[in-house]
Amino acid sequence: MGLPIDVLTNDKYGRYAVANKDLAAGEEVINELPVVVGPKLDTYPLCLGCLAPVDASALCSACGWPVCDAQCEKLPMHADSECKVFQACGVKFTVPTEAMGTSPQYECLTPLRLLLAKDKDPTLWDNEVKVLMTHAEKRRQNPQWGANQVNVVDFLRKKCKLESRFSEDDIHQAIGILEVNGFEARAQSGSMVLCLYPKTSMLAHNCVPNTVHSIAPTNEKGERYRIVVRAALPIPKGATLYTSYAHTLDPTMLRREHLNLSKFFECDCARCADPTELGTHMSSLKCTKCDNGIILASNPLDPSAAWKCNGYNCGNTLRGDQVRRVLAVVQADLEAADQGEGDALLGPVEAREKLLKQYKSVFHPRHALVLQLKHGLAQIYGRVDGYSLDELPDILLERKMELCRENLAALDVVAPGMSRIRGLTLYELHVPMILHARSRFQADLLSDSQLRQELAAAAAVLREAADILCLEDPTTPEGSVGLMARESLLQLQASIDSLPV
Ligand SMILES: C[S@@+](CC[C@H](N)C(=O)[O-])C[C@H]1O[C@@H](n2cnc3c(N)ncnc32)[C@H](O)[C@@H]1O
Repeated sequence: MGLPIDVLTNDKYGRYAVANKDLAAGEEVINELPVVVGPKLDTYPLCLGCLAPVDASALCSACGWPVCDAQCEKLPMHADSECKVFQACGVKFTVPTEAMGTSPQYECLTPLRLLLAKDKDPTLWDNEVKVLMTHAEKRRQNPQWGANQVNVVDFLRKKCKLESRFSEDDIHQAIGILEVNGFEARAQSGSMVLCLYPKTSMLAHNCVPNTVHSIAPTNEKGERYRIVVRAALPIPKGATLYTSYAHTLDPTMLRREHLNLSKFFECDCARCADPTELGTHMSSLKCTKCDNGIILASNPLDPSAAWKCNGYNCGNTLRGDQVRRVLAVVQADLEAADQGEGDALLGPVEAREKLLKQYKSVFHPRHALVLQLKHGLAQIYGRVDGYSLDELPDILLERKMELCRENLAALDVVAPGMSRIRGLTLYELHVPMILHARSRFQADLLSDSQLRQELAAAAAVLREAADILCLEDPTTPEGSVGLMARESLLQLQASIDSLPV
């Protein structure tokens, strides 16, 4: 059966996909295997068979490049691809001096795999791959072009003796196709890897996408890295299908910067163009010079435009570069918190709560970076030492619910419908709702009917989480949360039914 999309072309997007029929929320739109899967450009060594991180102490017996073991060296992803090239030219792998340090030699791998895929399926290459955008002219102006020339083009043509097989342009084209169209996926090991899906690449970007996609490293059928794209919401026939190439929980300035640097276009979607980010305030700062003022970009589509306080008669302004610096400092704090590198005396909950207090005077409570912190906190309340679910007092159950609800209020706008992040946040929310209701019932603070009502509200949240997460492949972590959610829903419903009416 054909796909429910038509590919059109316009001046703004190039080629883009529209629905050729009405699509229901959750309905499948695209389902395809990757043309290529491989390491990202800047990666520490991964096994070339299964893409798990390795220390390069085990090497492929045929080519001398890193694998986990004799089993991985036989996997087709490696054995039928670069292994033969490295065997023929005799180029060996050089172990990076730093443990988990990045390896410039790895930069050639996925472009090489893509170039070799051309020989395996020339028709697919001609019809779907070589026509993908590369933004060669813009990329040529970047310093990265020079690094690509040395680490990939010269390495493959000279060291790997592929001069007669691939021209410089061929190799730069492969790099560009991967950069502009590649999708990141999480390997079984947790490492991020790069995949190319020509049909899915047709989806244009919007910072409020109407599709969702999931990639299972190995799905139930044993297929590797198959992508399934679905409608996140009901989409009428003729509407453009959008995915997001940026992080949902980044503010406009960071999303646009990322899109500009890595996808080479200036996003002007409704979310980017609105200083309040569609009323979510995910970019808004608090004014430090007046009581209730909020500082908003005067033109969010121009990173150098002034930011102005909206308080009556305040007049406080900031330059765009000052705002960018604040974001950089906070991004570094968040990264340190994620790596557990913050205040050594504080646990993960306390460290994040401390940062939230620190940012209170700087950011709107729904600023995207604040929401990133709140999203992380909502996950760890109930999961770390001293804060396991059965020891959370009512006040911390309320805190976990508040954090989830604040995130959901923004996600309902910027990642609406059946998005994975909404599904996971709803799942996170249902547990404290149940525990909080039961704890207050036991303390005689709720009547039978109030308990029933609150448990029914938790069941509604859990049902939505299950509906969303069960769309994920059951072999993925999110898919298995979906199955747990289904199971818990049955139990919760049974316990609601057993309550006196
Ligand atoms: C993955 S490709 C999409 C397919 C591409 N349009 C084609 O014709 O091959 C990504 C590129 O599409 C264009 N594009 C996608 N979404 C866009 C948007 N919202 N605004 C402007 N350009 C966009 C940009 O040139 C971007 O680098």
